[in-house]
Amino acid sequence: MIKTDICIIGAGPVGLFAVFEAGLLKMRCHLIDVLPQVGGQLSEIYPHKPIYDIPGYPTIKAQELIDNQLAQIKPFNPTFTLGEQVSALKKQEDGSYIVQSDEGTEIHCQVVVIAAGLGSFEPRKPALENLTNFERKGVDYMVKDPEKYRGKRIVIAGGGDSALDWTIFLADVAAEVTLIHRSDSFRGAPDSADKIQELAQAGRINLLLSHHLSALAGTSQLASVIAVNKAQETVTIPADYFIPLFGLSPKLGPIAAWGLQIDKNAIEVNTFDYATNVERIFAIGDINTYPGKLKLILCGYHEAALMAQSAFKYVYPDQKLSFKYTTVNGINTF
Ligand SMILES: Cc1cc2nc3c(=O)[nH]c(=O)nc-3n(C[C@H](O)[C@H](O)[C@H](O)COP(=O)(O)OP(=O)(O)OC[C@H]3O[C@@H](n4cnc5c(N)ncnc54)[C@H](O)[C@@H]3O)c2cc1C
Repeated sequence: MIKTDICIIGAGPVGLFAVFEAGLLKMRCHLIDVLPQVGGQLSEIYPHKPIYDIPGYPTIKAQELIDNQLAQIKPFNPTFTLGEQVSALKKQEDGSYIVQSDEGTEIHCQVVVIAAGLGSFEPRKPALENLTNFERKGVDYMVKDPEKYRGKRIVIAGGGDSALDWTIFLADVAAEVTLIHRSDSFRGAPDSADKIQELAQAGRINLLLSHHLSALAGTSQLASVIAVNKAQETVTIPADYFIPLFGLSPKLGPIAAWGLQIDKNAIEVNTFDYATNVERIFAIGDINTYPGKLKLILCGYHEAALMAQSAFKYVYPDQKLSFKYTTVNGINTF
């Protein structure tokens, strides 16, 4: 079991900044995120978009902000569980919590901070009749570890950035990569679309444009993906793995069942320290709601700072907290 002071659910910008604010007060943090990488919406939805409303940066690209935040929290040595969804919270007799993931990871902590943004990102699935039969038997909705596909036959479906980026990446890893897209043009970055065409011309990937997914075949394990072109001709592609990358849609997910006061898919908190109605559980960032709430990164940073001051009493019940600036309470001393 992982032991920490604060378990932060969600490694988006607000969860990451909470590590900094907690670290200044000598509280250790473990972050858990259902996505395979940190950065929340910034890394998943708009990594290349410039952001203009972060104080001190006239402009900064979303992924660069996340990279800077990771550098900023490095002195506090946070630990991470990525690619796992928090499914349950178990209250212990002493008031502490065990946070459980869908993969069986358990994290013991004094305080739970929900920084879960829009909720869990869940994959948009193609409408294929027997799709669920092959989940964990050849169908993956996101690439967690590219090494899994080394030397395998992969079929990717989609036309956005994820589908293009992973096709390009896996062309060097997998034995065969086929990209199926229903249209004849891509939604992803033009650079990536050009690279896909180059790989196809060089015979390094199979590119099936204007093809619709039709069916999956196999017995206990996926064996092939079947697609149909505009002329209704069928193509059968032998495959070890099928990875439909049609984007992710946010859902509140298991959080809805934790006894928290919820208003329109957001967790109600007070504006003193962003505590929820359940003791030792705080909610910060896009996931919370209160009068006047703005879903902005900098508002989440503010909430993280106030949350940490209140979380201190649960981690160090015998100590009195006195507020200090970072120059006094310098991070180099941690
Ligand atoms: C296109 C776009 C542009 C934007 N531009 C700006 C801008 O210019 N300036 C600005 O201030 N804001 C902008 N925003 C809003 C900004 O992205 C959000 O305010 C910010 O991402 C909130 O950060 P967060 O850490 O609270 O949540 P998120 O970034 O949503 O991160 C939450 C994380 O929690 C994880 N999670 C959720 N549930 C679970 C669970 N049960 N188990 C494990 N993990 C879980 C998710 O996978 C996710 O990674 C923009 C948003 C979008 C969509």
